[in-house]
Amino acid sequence: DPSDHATYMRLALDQAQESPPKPTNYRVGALLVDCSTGAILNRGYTLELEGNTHAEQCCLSKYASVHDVPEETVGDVLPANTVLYTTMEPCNLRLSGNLPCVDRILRCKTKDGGQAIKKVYIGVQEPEKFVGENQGRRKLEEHGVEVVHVPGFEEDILRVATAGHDK
Ligand SMILES: Nc1nc(=O)c(N)c(NC[C@H](O)[C@H](O)[C@H](O)COP(=O)(O)O)[nH]1
Ligand SMILES: [Zn+2]
Repeated sequence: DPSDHATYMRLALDQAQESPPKPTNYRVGALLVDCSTGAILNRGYTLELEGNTHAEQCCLSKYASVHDVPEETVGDVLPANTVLYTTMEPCNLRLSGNLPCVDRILRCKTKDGGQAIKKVYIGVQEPEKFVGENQGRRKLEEHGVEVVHVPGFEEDILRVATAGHDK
């Protein structure tokens, strides 16, 4: 129910606060949740793992490591009803050229070839500062992944996300 979504989004925002500020990205936090049980499977934040990493990428990569599989096949070990909470809409294009998180999410397939991540809950859409209008939400929906906006955290999320940007 909605109060659970707010709880998880607040925890994702707590993650975003851990991210080292940088002028060329956003500080984002993410949570992987098994919505059958409500269990938090993993959590992550921008730049948590070495390299130019995104929060959603860190969630998937860390979960894969815990289960001794490469991130590419983490869908094989995700519970059937996995959802992702992320303070900001997953990227569909990165100025660095690194693999966008939408592609990382969509390649998570169950054994029968379906999407392992069923829903993505977002706190805000991506502002148009770096890559213009982010097509991430539309691409996820086109592939059968539901994207749900969790309202109420927009101001806090954007303040945290842009902390490293020139005022
Ligand atoms: N959803 C999301 N999670 C993140 O952890 C993060 N940093 C962004 N940020 C989106 C922004 O568009 C990209 O950060 C820039 O396009 C620069 O690209 P790099 O991050 O250097 O690959 N978006
Ligand atoms: Zn990303």
